Amino acid sequence: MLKVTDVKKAYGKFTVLEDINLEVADGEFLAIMGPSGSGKSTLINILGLLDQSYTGEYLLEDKNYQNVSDNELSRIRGDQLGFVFQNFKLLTTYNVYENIEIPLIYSKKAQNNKQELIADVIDKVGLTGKEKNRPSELSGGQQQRVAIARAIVNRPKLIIADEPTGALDSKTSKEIMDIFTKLNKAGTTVIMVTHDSEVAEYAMRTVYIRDGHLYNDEKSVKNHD
Ligand SMILES: Nc1ncnc2c1ncn2[C@@H]1O[C@H](COP(=O)(O)OP(=O)(O)OP(=O)(O)O)[C@@H](O)[C@H]1O
Repeated sequence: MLKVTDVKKAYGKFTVLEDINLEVADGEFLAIMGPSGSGKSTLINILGLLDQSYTGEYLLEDKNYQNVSDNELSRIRGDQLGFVFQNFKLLTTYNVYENIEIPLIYSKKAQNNKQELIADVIDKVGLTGKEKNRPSELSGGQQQRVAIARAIVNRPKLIIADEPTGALDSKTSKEIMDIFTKLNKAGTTVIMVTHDSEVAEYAMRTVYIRDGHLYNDEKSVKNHD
């Protein structure tokens, strides 16, 4: 799915990421853990084609997008990637159906069965009957379900989730992780940032970021200290 080779990212003299090497296979479920400020969001912004200003190489499905125009990048993000955030990022004046519809409006993929696609993802996340509700009328867990439905409606190959359970209680977190697990079992690659080791257990593999460096297991982080 993707390959990162010797990636380095700096803000002026401040190096945020260094010597980052990471390969994620199709169908993997990867968790990225690390303390606050260690560079996790910076890394997934690169993986999600939201940040092109780094050195080294990042290939998504064998393609390098570093010199691609912003318009083209938005199209690729919309068609190939699904994003889920800690604070849901739903449009408050839109109802559930309309929030989920947004990626389809911007997509160039043929959409003659839009209503069907939306009904299908609403069913997948367990929100049938809530189509007309606004986000403010939903619980945090239900809002995250809407965000997941929005992320998957274009059938992305890769879902990038930044602390998807960070704002949720442990029971609701479990329900949300069950949805990610199902999506992953159905073939979607998932990369998730989390602070919570219980949440990371849903992933097949966990990598750790500490001070801008990536480690494959906790032991090597400790040895580095
Ligand atoms: N635009 C920026 N300019 C300068 N420094 C930045 C910028 N964005 C992030 N940083 C710095 O880069 C480092 C890594 O930030 P990042 O957001 O990737 O961390 P994180 O691991 O995702 O943290 P958290 O878990 O708190 O979200 C931090 O020290 C942060 O202050």
